[in-house]
Amino acid sequence: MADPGGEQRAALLVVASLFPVPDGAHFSYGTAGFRAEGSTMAPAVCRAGIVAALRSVKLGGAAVGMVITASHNPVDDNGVKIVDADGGMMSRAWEPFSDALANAPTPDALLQLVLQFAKDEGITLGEGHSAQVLLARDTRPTGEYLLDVATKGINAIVGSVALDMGILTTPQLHWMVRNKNRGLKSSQLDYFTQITESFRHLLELTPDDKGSDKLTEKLIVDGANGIGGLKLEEIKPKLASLDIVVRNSGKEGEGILNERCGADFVQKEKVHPAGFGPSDVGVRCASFDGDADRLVYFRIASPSSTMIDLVDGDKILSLFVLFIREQLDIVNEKDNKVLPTRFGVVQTAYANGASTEFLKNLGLEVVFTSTGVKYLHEKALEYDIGIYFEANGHGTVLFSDEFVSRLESLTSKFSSKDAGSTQHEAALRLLATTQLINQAVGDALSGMLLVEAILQHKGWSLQNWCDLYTDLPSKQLKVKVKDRTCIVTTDAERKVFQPSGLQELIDREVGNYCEGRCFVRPSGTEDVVRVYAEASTAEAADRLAKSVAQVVERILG
Ligand SMILES: CC(=O)N[C@H]1[C@@H](OP(=O)(O)O)O[C@H](CO)[C@@H](O)[C@@H]1O
Ligand SMILES: [Mg+2]
Repeated sequence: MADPGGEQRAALLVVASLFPVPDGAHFSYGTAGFRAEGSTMAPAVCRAGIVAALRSVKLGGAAVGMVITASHNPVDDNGVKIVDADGGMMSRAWEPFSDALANAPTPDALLQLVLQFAKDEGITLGEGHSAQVLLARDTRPTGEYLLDVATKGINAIVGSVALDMGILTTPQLHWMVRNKNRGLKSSQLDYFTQITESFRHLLELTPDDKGSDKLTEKLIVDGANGIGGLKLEEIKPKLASLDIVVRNSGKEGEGILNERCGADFVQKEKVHPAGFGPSDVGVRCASFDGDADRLVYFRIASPSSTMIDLVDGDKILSLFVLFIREQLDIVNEKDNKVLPTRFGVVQTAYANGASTEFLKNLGLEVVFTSTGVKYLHEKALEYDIGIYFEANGHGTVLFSDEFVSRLESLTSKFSSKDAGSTQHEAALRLLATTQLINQAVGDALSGMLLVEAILQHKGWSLQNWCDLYTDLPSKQLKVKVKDRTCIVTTDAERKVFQPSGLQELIDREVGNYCEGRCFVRPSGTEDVVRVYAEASTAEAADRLAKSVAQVVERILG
C-alpha cells in the first residue's frame, strides 16, 4: 500500500478520535444519505466529509457537494448527503465504503479503511492533488454545528478545500455543483437569475388567446417553515407577474420546520397544512418540503373540512409530459425528427395507478425503478428527454446534451430564417424549459415556476389540471418490525422475494378487492416497513392496507 505520508495519517487519526461512533450506534447510507437525530449525527457527517473529499480527489479535483439536511423529517433530525460532480446523487458504487467508514469503530480502523479504499480506487493521497467540496445546510438548529464537523472531515484529506455556500435549498447546491463543473456561472444569484429569466421567457411565449387572468389569481405557497419559503420570498419581487403569498415561510416565529406542514405531510395525510383554513377554499396552493426538493399542489375543497384535493408528483409529471410533447410535436411537425425524440417517463411503485394508465394511453413508454431519486434520475438519463417524478413530488425533466445543442442551433436557425413562426416559438419554449427546470435534481422552486408557466400557456385552472384523470384511492401505512431488512423485494419493489410465502399472502388479500394493488418494502430512511395499497374506494384501500400490515406484523413481528 503506497504510504500517504505521516501528515495524512495523523489528520485522519485525529479527526476520527474527535467524533467516535458511540457503542451500539449504526449508520447506513439509505435512500437519501445518512439520517438520524441531529445531535447524534457528528460521526457520520465527519466521515461523509472524508468520503466527499476522496470523491473529489478521485475525479481529478472536480467540485463535489455535501448537503446537511433531513428534508421533510422532524426539526430535531438531521442528515447528510453527498452530491456527485455531475450534480446528481453520489455514485452508488461508493455507498458500501461510505457505510463502512461511518461505522469504523476506532481511529485506526478508519485509517485502514481509507488507505485500502484509496488503493483499490487508484487514489493517490498525501501529495499534490486537489479536492473541493461545496457545502450547504438547511435551517435546522444543528446545521451550523454539523457543517463545522463536515468541514473538519473534508480537511482531514490533505489538500482539500471546503467551501461553505451558506443556507440553501438542496436543489440549489446540486445546481451549483453541476454548473461549476461545466464551467458555467454557479452562484446563488446566477441560479435566481436563470430560473426567473427563463420563467419570464416562457410567459412571453404564452399564446395571445390564452387566459392571462389565470396567473393573476392568487397562489398560496406552504414553505414547510423551511428554506424554500425564505428563498421564494427572496425571488418574489422578480416574479411580479405572479400573485404569490408565502405561508409557513421559515421566518422566525412562524412555526416549526415540517410540523403539520410541508409537501410530505400534505401528500401523505391529504389534509391542508397548518396556517391554512376555510378562507383559502378553492385557491390554488402549493407545498414545498423542508429542503425544497419536493413540490405538490392542492386545493382546500370545503370550509367545513380539512380535506384537500391533492395534485401530487404524478400529476405534475403528467402536466410536464403534455406540454413538452406538444411543443416537441410542433417543432418536429414539418422537419420530421429535427429534434431527437426518445422520450422516457420514469415512475416508482408509489405512482398512482391512474397516472400510469393515463401516460400509457398517451402512447408513452413508462418505466419503473426502485424508490429513491438516485434510481429514477439514473434511468431518466438514458433518454433524449427523461421525465421522472415520485408521487411525493420529487422529480424533474432531464434533457440530454445532444438534445439541448440541437435545440440551440435550431432556435438560432429559426431566428434568422423563420422568426416568430409557430415552430420557432415552440422551440424557444422548449429551450426556456431546459433552462428553467433543474437539470441536477428535483427542485420545488423551479418546478413550481414551470407548472405556473404551463397552466398559463394552456389557460388552465387547477380544476382543468385535476381533471386530467382521477386518482385511485390509496393508503400508506408504516409497520414497526424487529428487522425490516428481512424483506427483500424484486420487480422495482412491487413484489416480495423474501421471506418466502409473504408475497402469496399479499396476493391473497389483493385478490379480495376490485382494482386492488398492494406492495410492501423496507423504508430506506426510517426503521419501518411501508405498506401501500390502492383500490376502487378509499374505504377498500384502507382495509387492504390494514390487512396487509397485519400480515407483515404476523410474519416479521
Ligand atoms: C414512500 C416515500 O415517500 N418514500 C420516500 C422516502 O424513502 P423511503 O425509502 O420510503 O423511506 O424518502 C426518500 C428520500 O426523500 C424518497 O425518495 C422516497 O420517495
Ligand atoms: Mg426533501
